[in-house]
Amino acid sequence: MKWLETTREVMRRDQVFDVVRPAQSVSAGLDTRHGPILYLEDVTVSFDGFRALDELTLYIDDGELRCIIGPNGAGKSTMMDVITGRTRPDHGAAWFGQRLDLLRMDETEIARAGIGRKFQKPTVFPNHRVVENLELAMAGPRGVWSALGARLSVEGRDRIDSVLEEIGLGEAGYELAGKLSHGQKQWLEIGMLLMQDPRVLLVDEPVAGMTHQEMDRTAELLTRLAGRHSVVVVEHDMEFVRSIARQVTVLHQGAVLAEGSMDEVQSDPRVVEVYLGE
Ligand SMILES: Nc1ncnc2c1ncn2[C@@H]1O[C@H](COP(=O)(O)OP(=O)(O)OP(=O)(O)O)[C@@H](O)[C@H]1O
Repeated sequence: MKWLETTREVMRRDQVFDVVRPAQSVSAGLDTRHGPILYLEDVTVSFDGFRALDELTLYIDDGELRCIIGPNGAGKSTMMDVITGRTRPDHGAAWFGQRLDLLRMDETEIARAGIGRKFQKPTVFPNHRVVENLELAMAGPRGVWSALGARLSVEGRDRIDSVLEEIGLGEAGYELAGKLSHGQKQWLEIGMLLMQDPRVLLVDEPVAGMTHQEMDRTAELLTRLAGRHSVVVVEHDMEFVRSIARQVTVLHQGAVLAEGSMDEVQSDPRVVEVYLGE
């Protein structure tokens, strides 16, 4: 019954050959009718036998602002690495909407499909003006070097103007990015992500090193962006998390320890023990 075994092998969803897999098309659109825009199910990532993510199951709703907290080494960055295609899990599932299987997409495809990530350290082009940074971001990774010489369309200009306003850098458009304050650089980088009009923004420790005033403005910005985008913020600063959080997920040892409002998770004895009580 060799043919039967072969047929069974071919029919397994996780082992289907590329040629018989239905093509993944972003143009098919994101299906978020059931609520979530991101689905992580039983995701496990091991490094030399150590489980950085341990059967992690987590859902992010379309348009929500979610804060992810947890002690060092809880798996927060690894979770973002899985979502953005930097790290492949040992097993589990990761879906963008109901139709796009993130585990079958590479980093560029995932970014193009609408998942943008801001790393902790700003990576703007310091020798270019703020508007040029936004222009480069609009061109995407492929057209970066040809973009600067090209003439911008009216829509392109409007888009840059609206993003400049959105990130509060309307007055600083012609400054060199390298001259901006730390907070302004972070907002510019968020603006660069916005130029790609992502559906999901993953933001890693946005307020590290910011002044209180900059933190307040960042809180306003991220809160404003939610709704139009789904925003996932990883942050250690509890005061900041409290100022923006509606729903908080606490990760611990690669899995969800608690989830709920800030008040709920802060009064959860397990969360106090492993994280807040530190
Ligand atoms: N490439 C790697 N090789 C080996 N171990 C890794 C690798 N990446 C992460 N780890 C380990 O996996 C665990 C989870 O790391 P991760 O960076 O995801 O945690 P985190 O919650 O983001 O921590 P932090 O708050 O310190 O940024 C840690 O113990 C880390 O040392």
